[in-house]
Amino acid sequence: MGEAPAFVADDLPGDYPNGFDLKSEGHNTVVNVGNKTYLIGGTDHGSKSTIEVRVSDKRTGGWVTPTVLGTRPKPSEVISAVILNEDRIFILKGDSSPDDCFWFLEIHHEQVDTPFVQEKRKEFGTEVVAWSKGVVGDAKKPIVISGPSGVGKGTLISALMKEFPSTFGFSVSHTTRAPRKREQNGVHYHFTERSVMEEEIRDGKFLEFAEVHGNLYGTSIEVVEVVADAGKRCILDIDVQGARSVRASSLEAIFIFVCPPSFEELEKRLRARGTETEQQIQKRLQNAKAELEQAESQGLFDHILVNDDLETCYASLKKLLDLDEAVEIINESSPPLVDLPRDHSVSKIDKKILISCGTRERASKNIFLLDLSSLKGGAPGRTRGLDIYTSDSMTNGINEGDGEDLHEVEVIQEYEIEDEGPSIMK
Ligand SMILES: Nc1nc2c(ncn2[C@@H]2O[C@H](COP(=O)(O)OP(=O)(O)O)[C@@H](O)[C@H]2O)c(=O)[nH]1
Ligand SMILES: Nc1ncnc2c1ncn2[C@@H]1O[C@H](COP(=O)(O)OP(=O)(O)O)[C@@H](O)[C@H]1O
Repeated sequence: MGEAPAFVADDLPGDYPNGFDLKSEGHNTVVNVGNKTYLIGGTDHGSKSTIEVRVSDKRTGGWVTPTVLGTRPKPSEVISAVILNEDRIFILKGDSSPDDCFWFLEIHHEQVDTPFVQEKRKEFGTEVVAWSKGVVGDAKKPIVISGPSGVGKGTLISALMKEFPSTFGFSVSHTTRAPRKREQNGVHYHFTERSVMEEEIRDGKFLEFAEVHGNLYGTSIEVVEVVADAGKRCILDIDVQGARSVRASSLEAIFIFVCPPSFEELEKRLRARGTETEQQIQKRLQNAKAELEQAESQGLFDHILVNDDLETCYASLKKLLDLDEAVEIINESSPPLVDLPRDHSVSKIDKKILISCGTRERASKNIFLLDLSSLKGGAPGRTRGLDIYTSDSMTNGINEGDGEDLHEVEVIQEYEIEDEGPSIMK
């Protein structure tokens, strides 16, 4: 499908500053997509802490407040919007911190929905939009570790985290089970009321969840994203049902199943740990049989590790993660960040966005080029894979060999200079 005609308009004529008969405090931007108009920004719903979204269908008129999912951006004095295709609007917030200036709003359109918006629209039966924060650079592939209770998953994960604290981060799951003696809330699990967790699942906040040994367990999207935001590789300790759900999700991960050397040894370890009642042990052993059978399902796990001797198993784990010879290297270099000023203008060509800083009258030499051609993920998590080139990096030849980008920058600059009024992007 071709690119949707798009415009960015900050100052349309009308009764209110947004150009419509719609009261909305604060700065907002209006975007037309097909038959719909989106008003993004402003706050008139009592909530001063997040950006509001309102939708109007030109065929029926009137404004509706859609169901808004995902992490929402904080309001900003300056908001620009660019339509990427008919299911996604790119939002730039001026005067925001470098990790908070790029956002994506996934919307519903007759022909195109992102899978998440489509699923939630069916579930809620209303207009649905979903936010995701744009992040420069990619995340490292998470590692999913499954295996029966008592096989040694926790022991192996602790060893990995201890030896490589800057490389790995643990995905702290939510659970409705009661904490064990030495377990801390927020460290081992987020211990949660069932009703609260069920509501959050309905709101689309979980990457996966499952009923395990009579309790509800789940991985929240935010928990995995926060580990990746810190530049770490996320480790998930989840059951086989959870692994299956993650496999079916858009999250690309490595899947490892840990097996006991024998069923008797598994029972011995579970009893020796001394954290469960006899009844709970019986339930876990019963479930272990099913998990061991399911582990052999075609295409579910990438690696199966037998945890007989702990040291040998740990060495094999490190080997398959390419860590066997490794001394932890702390990578201090991070991608360039943008301090997007209040005054800026935005243009789009194909999948590249050019941001020129300064006003039209007083353009500064500061230019950023954002390449959106390798986006990954999306609402309700992060949209990763933004590539950023600053005017410094372009003139210093950091992107040497990337002549195509530089050529396009020149074209966009001409376009920007010639253009007056609301920028019309094709
Ligand atoms: N699907 C899913 N399973 C989880 C999650 N967190 C933990 N589990 C699994 O739940 C099961 C029970 O975990 P836990 O109560 O800590 O007992 P343990 O495995 O015997 O230490 C294990 O198989 C875990 O891998 C989660 O977020 N999602
Ligand atoms: N290879 C091993 N040999 C003997 N005991 C082990 C081994 N690996 C783990 N254990 C012990 O087995 C028990 C269960 O391990 P744990 O890591 O809690 O399992 P899980 O997280 O899979 O439920 C713990 O007491 C742990 O010290």
